[in-house]
Amino acid sequence: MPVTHVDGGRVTLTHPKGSSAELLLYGATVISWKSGTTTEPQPIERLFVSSKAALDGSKPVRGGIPVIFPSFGAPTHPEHMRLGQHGFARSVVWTFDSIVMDNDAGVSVRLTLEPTADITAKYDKSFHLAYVVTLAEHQLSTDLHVKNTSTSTTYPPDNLEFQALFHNYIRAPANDVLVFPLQDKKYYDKTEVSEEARSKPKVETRAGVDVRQFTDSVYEDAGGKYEVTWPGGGIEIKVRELKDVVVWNPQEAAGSKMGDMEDGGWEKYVCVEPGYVRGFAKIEPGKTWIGQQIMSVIHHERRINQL
Ligand SMILES: O=P(O)(O)OC[C@H]1O[C@@H](O)[C@H](O)[C@@H](O)[C@@H]1O
Repeated sequence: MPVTHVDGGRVTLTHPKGSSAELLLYGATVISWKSGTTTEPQPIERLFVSSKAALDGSKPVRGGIPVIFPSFGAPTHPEHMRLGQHGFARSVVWTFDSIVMDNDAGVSVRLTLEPTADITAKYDKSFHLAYVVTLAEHQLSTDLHVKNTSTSTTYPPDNLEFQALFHNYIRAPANDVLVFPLQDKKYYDKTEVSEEARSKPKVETRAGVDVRQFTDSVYEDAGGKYEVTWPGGGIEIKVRELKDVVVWNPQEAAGSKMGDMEDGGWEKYVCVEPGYVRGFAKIEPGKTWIGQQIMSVIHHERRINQL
């Protein structure tokens, strides 16, 4: 069975060519993606999940691919003020909807989320989310469909204004990682201590961005195609409608203070998180927005001049 929906709230995708993925209904969080490459076909884990992560639905998963909606970081939009850090989508149970595709091209499932009483108590907008996760031989795609289900005909329209992001914890030797191509992009440095410094844009000077120091950078209008490389491997990420990208690694400075981070965990991953997080995406009643990422295993280490 290429798609297995386990009663314990887990969905497993298995591709005929050997790759696999596993997700929790809790937070629609992908917690495993195993894939080989054309030259090394043995599937290996591509995502990092802390050994101290809670996988029982008691708190967001420290690792994998949490889905961030409708706000990123501490809320800033007036409609999001009762929400916690990174919104609610990563910490509620989604519904298994359907198997979208099940063949050699891809194995794909769809989860959905609609307002519940708990959500509405903190966030009273009308919405419908669908999350489609598709596994191919060397690829994992995630698509978030956000629909504004408001039937209001008032003017001004009852728009849905939100942020969305895929919080990818990419398994990698963090101290050897470089992220391309972010040179000359504007970014906001969340490691700065003052609000004034955090809200003042910087310009990236590095050809390849490393995370050897505590890094928490929000690149605005970042280009939509990224490579995360390290000696011997890498992941390419292509996106649609996700104009920004966050590069985050806490290193020991911040990582050792996280209760659910395993000791030294920050050396095993880099978060490269495509999202719409500077400003707000806006959709009118009845309309749908789709944010997508396609992550592919790079067969050989590549560098910016080969992009
Ligand atoms: O601890 P959380 O809520 O999962 O967030 C982890 C990190 O997520 C990143 O996306 C943010 O830019 C960081 O500021 C934050 O620390």
